[in-house]
Order: sequence, then structure tokens, then C-alpha cells
Amino acid sequence: VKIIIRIFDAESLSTSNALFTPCLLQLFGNGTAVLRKSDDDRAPQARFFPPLQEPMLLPGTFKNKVAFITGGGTGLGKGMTFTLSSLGAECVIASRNLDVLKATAEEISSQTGNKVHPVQCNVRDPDSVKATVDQMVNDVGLPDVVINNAAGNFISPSERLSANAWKAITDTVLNGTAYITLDIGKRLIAAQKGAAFLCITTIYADSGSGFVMPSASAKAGVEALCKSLVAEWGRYGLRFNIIQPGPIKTKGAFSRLDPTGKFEKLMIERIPVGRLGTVGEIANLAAYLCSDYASWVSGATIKIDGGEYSFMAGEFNSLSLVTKEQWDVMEAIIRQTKGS
Ligand SMILES: CC/C=C\C/C=C\CC/C=C/C=C/C(=O)SCCNC(=O)CCNC(=O)[C@H](O)C(C)(C)COP(=O)(O)OP(=O)(O)OC[C@H]1O[C@@H](n2cnc3c(N)ncnc32)[C@H](O)[C@@H]1OP(=O)(O)O
Ligand SMILES: NC(=O)C1=CN([C@@H]2O[C@H](COP(=O)(O)OP(=O)(O)OC[C@H]3O[C@@H](n4cnc5c(N)ncnc54)[C@H](OP(=O)(O)O)[C@@H]3O)[C@@H](O)[C@H]2O)C=CC1
Repeated sequence: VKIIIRIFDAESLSTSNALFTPCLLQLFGNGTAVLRKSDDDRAPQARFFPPLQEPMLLPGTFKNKVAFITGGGTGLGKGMTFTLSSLGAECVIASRNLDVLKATAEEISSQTGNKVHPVQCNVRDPDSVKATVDQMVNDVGLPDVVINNAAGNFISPSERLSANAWKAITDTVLNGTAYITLDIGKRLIAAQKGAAFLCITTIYADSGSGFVMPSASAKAGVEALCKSLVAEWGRYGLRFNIIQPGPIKTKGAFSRLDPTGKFEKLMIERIPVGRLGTVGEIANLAAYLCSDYASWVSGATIKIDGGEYSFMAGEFNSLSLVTKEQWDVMEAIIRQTKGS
């Protein structure tokens, strides 16, 4: 890309990479004002990839099943709860903010006709997790589906992080997943009951990522936890899968990862499908992986990111920004080259 910029000059190339510095300047040019009004600009090719959001599985797929979803009151957790509930599940949603959970439970059950139980839980605290699981067992029994979705995250240069900032994120994401999985897993094993576990991680669990170092570390740990238990607990009737979402515009994520709203356009430019993902798309994949249609799926890690990870990984992928005329020039130069 550097060579191309030198040949054609940065001005003539409308590339997100070439314009990254001015974008960053714009980002901080607004002082402390929080710009949350950016449009979900779609690239033209997005018209080929319409998001179908309604539940895709057969009605009744989760009839007589109990699903436990951490962070089920907001964002992706709320979407997954809605889809599972629409398909017949009795859902238990757990997080810290009981008012939010109650409102979500009411909203979803009034639409689906199936019960949604809100239970307060701080996944960072094993005693709170135990009390939550006790309540679930008492109210609806042990779950058939467990979704570890609760998370904490924010962008920050790592040199600005305190030990407590690291702890807040890793306690929520990695320890929280471990406390939930160990507590429910042990009870399922004792009761000889099978279940499908799902963990929501992120595309940068594989690569790591600057500016979200605690989240990247914790999500990688969650994946190792899942993959370890695929092998160890299959014999007890437990299976484990992982979804790695790319960017989905939830308030929880975008207010902490794109606080000014200025990164969204850059993100969309590097997503080959040309748009952000939607909550309903994640929910349908989650429902499939937790359903009996996926009984033979254990140990799967599925990226759902419109191709963003592949785009960012490929050395030469930014060349998609080169115009036909620019290719004519470059091809001529390359063809003139003889020998080494
Ligand atoms: C540019 C790209 C944009 C978008 C990309 C989109 C997609 C790509 C992939 C995305 C992956 C997304 C992953 C996610 O996990 S999104 C989920 C986000 N949702 C949440 O985080 C919800 C829950 N979060 C919270 O409750 C809080 O944000 C927090 C901070 C995690 C926990 O709150 P709590 O009240 O428990 O903790 P505090 O006491 O406030 O803070 C603890 C500790 O951290 C320090 N801290 C807090 N904020 C910051 C900050 N912004 N910068 C630096 N440090 C911070 C705080 O000061 C405390 O430390 P001490 O002062 O005690 O030392
Ligand atoms: N949106 C995106 O672009 C992406 C999201 N993800 C992942 O998707 C999942 C959902 O994120 P999203 O919906 O976007 O964001 P949200 O902020 O809406 O969801 C996070 C949820 O976690 C709950 N939570 C946080 N801390 C705790 C805690 N200590 N105990 C119990 N619950 C807690 C929150 O509820 P409460 O505050 O009530 O506790 C909230 O409901 C996360 O795992 C995230 O990492 C991954 C990639 C991309």
C-alpha cells in the first residue's frame, strides 16, 4: 500500500488506511462531545447480502427446553433470548441490572407467550453465580442450553490500564464464564443430564488486538476453556461451541469501542459484505448451535463477521482500492521488469 500511495499520491486514493490519520484527528477534534449519530452507512454490495433476522428454525424446536443466558437483558443476549423464546424455550436471563432484566423478560414473554425469568447475577462473584443457579434450579430445573454471553470491554491504550481495569474485564469474561460453566456443569454431570453450551467470544480472540488487550486475553482464555471441555465432558452429554461475532451495533459495545461514532465507517470499508452484522443473524446461528439439529456439532468455532477477519489478515487485500487505470500503470511497470 505504501508503494501505491507513493506512485499515485495519497490524495487520489480514497483508502481508509491512507486517510486513517486525518480520521483520528477528526475523532478527537470534537472535544468530549459524544457523537452517537453516525449512520449505518452500507457499501453498495450490501444489497446482495440482506440480513434475514426472523427465527429460522422450526417453531417448537426448543419446546420443553430451558435456556440460561448471561447478559440476556441487552444487545446480543437479548436477541438470542428472543429467538430461543420464540422457538419455545423457557429462558432464564442473568446479569447485574435487575430492572433491565425485568423489562426485557416482560417485553419478550409478551411477544412469544413463553416465560422468561430474570435473575440478578454478578458473574464475577462465584457466590452470586451459585445463588443464581440455585434459583434457576428451584424455579425451572437444570438448563438444556447455557449461553456464556456476559462481557465487559472498553478501548484503552494498555499503558493507561490499572490492575483493577484488567481485573474488571478478565473477571467478567474469563472467570465469569468459568464460574458459570463449572457450577452448572457439575450439577448437570451429577444429574446425568446433557446440555449444549455456547460461548460468545470475538474475532480478535485468535489474533489478539491492541487497545482491548484484557478483552482479547480473556476471550482467548474462554475459547481454551470451551475446547478443553469439548474433549473432557463429551462423555457426560455436554457439548461446547463458540461464536466469534464481528461488529454488531449494540449500545453496550459501540458506546465503549467507538465512543465518538467515527470508527464505524472505517469498519464497514473493511467488511467485504459491506455492512455490520445484526443481532438476529447472531441469534439464528446461536439457536442452531444450541438445538438438537446441531447434536453432532461440538468444538466448532464459527466466525460471523461478513468476511472482516479475512480482509484484515490478507497482506494485499487493500489493493482492492486500486482503480483500473492504476492497475494498467502497475501492470505495465511489472511487465517491463526483466530479471532480478
Ligand atoms: C473501533 C471498533 C468499534 C467497534 C468494534 C466492534 C466490534 C469488534 C469486536 C467487538 C468485540 C466486543 C466485545 C465486547 O465485549 S462488547 C461488550 C461491551 N459491554 C460491556 O462492557 C458491558 C459491561 N461493562 C461495564 O460494566 C463497564 O464498562 C466496565 C468498566 C467493564 C465494568 O464496570 P464496573 O463498574 O464494574 O467497573 P469500574 O469500577 O467502572 O472500573 C473498573 C476499573 O476499570 C477502570 N476503567 C473503567 N473504564 C475505563 C476506561 N475507559 N479506560 C481506562 N480504565 C477504565 C476503572 O478506572 C477501574 O479501575 P481503578 O480506577 O479502580 O483502578
Ligand atoms: N456487539 C459487538 O459488536 C460484539 C459483541 N461481542 C460479544 O457479544 C456479547 C454481548 O455483547 P453486546 O450485546 O454487544 O454488549 P452488551 O453490553 O449489551 O452485553 C453485555 C452484557 O453483559 C452483562 N454483564 C456485564 N458484566 C456482568 C457481570 N459482572 N455479571 C453479569 N452480567 C454482566 C451486561 O448486563 P449488566 O450490565 O446488567 O450486568 C450486559 O447485558 C459479549 O460477549 C461481547 O463480548 C463480540 C463481538 C462483537
